Amino acid sequence: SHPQHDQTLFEERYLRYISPLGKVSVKTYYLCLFFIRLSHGNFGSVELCRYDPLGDNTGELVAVKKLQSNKQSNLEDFQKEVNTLHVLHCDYIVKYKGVCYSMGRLSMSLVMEYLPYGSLIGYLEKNKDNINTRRMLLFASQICKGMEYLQSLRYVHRDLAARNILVASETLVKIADFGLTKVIPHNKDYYRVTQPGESPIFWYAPESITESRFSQKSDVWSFGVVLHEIFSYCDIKYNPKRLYMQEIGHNVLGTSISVHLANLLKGNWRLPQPSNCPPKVYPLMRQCWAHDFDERPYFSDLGNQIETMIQDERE
Ligand SMILES: CCc1cc(O)ccc1-c1ccc2c(C(=O)Nc3ccc(C)nc3)n[nH]c2c1
Repeated sequence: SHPQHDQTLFEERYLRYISPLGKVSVKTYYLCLFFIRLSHGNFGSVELCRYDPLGDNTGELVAVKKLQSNKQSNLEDFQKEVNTLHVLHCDYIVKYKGVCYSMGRLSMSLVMEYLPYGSLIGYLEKNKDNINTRRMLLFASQICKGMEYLQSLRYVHRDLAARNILVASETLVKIADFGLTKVIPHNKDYYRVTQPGESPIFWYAPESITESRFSQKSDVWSFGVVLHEIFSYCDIKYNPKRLYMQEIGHNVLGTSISVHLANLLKGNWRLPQPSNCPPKVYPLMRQCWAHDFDERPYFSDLGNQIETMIQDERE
């Protein structure tokens, strides 16, 4: 019989460029190409394309990230990201569709499911007037489920932030951007990062800032920051980086920001309760921000607490 046609290979000649999209995590390019500090979300360059083998515009829309570089290390990192994505099958994680190898030029592209509403940041800001607490709690519970799934595969995301949550519909969000995802070795319950590179320290747990130690519990800390972003409607005025820098003071010279941040967290300062945050939600954030990672809840606990809050909202 025919070998199963590899569904994950997209032919470049049928991949029709439509427009630029949000931006994919620059970190997935491991900063080798160029620094792009973009508006919201630090995505690199993602394009909206239509895969249209029949040439009649009936093909599906896809999100494509080009990796233009023949640097061996980049190709390895790209392959690592593809291998990470290939095994992920969950309703709350952006679906991997495949790769496209452009003949001749040593360029490869990653083909992902296209989510029409973009990142949570743009979506919440734009729709803040008609998004109620229940919908925000629904999004939070979906992120919890996606993270529970990732953890069941011993993955640590390491870049959980509202900019990396994509909106599939008015009632569905998905976790995206697996450029920093690592698998925890079986004999340990954390991953220690070696390569430097740019870090989203304002979403990092204390042990990640000071010891580069990442675990399921450090992702829980970041989830607490995502909750803060959601219940601040991702308003740029209450962006975690801005709130921390206001507290640290902008004129800190010499010692690195991460030292000041680590001391602030050690001294038990935490992001303040967002203005119209429901009274039960802020304690949830504080649970995620326990300095001792053993005291932080698991995503399954968080998911249950959030489901209960959704029920209470319904009554
Ligand atoms: C292919 C890069 C990638 C790599 C990875 O590892 C995980 C996810 C993605 C990714 C990144 C962005 C998107 C998008 C989008 O940006 N959609 C949109 C829609 C509307 C607007 C306004 N902006 C934006 N859709 N699917 C996407 C998948």
